[in-house]
Amino acid sequence: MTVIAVLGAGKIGEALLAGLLQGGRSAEELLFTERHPERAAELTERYGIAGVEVAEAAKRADVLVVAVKPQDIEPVLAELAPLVGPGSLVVSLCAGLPTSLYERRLPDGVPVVRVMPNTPMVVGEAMSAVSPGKHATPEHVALVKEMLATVGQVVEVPEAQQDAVTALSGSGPAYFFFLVEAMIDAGILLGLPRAVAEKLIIQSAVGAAKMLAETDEHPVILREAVTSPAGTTINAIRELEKHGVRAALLAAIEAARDRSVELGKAHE
Ligand SMILES: NC(=O)C1=CN([C@@H]2O[C@H](COP(=O)(O)OP(=O)(O)OC[C@H]3O[C@@H](n4cnc5c(N)ncnc54)[C@H](O)[C@@H]3O)[C@@H](O)[C@H]2O)C=CC1
Ligand SMILES: O=C(O)[C@@H]1CCC=N1
Repeated sequence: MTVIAVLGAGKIGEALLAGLLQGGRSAEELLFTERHPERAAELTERYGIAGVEVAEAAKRADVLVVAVKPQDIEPVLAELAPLVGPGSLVVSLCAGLPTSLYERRLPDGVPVVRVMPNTPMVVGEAMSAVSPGKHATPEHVALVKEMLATVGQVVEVPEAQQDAVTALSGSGPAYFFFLVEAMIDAGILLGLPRAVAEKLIIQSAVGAAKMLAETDEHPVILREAVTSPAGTTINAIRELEKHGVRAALLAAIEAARDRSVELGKAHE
């Protein structure tokens, strides 16, 4: 039995715990720490998972998953430092924070694996990218991949690519939600009832995502199949191009990458 403790059970910490439960792990194999007692009580009631102090998490868990905001990392590392050693395994889900930060703050030899997951973890559809730090062995990486595979898909990337990954798949669900929200608004503009607009757009998003995942076709081919000569879709595409939506996405994702780099630099 591999015991996993999530340090900081906010949005992504909860998504991981919920996903691991849904993926078949029992509540006894999971622990969390949380600085807000009412949040801890809420999670224990919802999932039956014990909220513990960091010292107990470090003693009982095989894997310590750090899921606090990057801005809150320093006190967590200070608390962890006297509790961990080369036999521990620390997994960071924090945007921007390099494994070298953990390696500097924790005792020599503590293995660290950096992961960028995303919230679809909660429904077993996460996209996670893992990168080992300098003390992490292939066995550590395999253990982390196995853990994440129960909540979605996993790739391994060089750590230098993690800021780009964060901007693409870490933040990616937010871009799709934003798009869906805007498309539902368009339905309202055209006079549809909100509930109808929501159903039309959400099912269109699910269907399009399934086609992308399952047909092996390039997105351009799939889009062309919807875009009839002198039809409706091409009129919409012309407006999207006129308003620079493609350039906006490139600039937006570049800005997210830059912010990830900046979050890491704050702890140099
Ligand atoms: N929300 C998302 O979609 C994703 C978030 N991440 C990363 O996950 C981390 C957490 O993000 P969110 O879950 O969105 O933030 P959040 O603010 O919802 O969760 C952080 C939690 O940590 C707790 N916390 C803070 N300091 C603590 C301490 N010393 N001991 C115990 N608990 C403590 C807070 O009370 C809070 O519940 C961030 O580093 C973020 O970059 C990564 C991928 C996706
Ligand atoms: O917005 C953020 O900073 C976090 C990291 C990736 C997704 N959410």
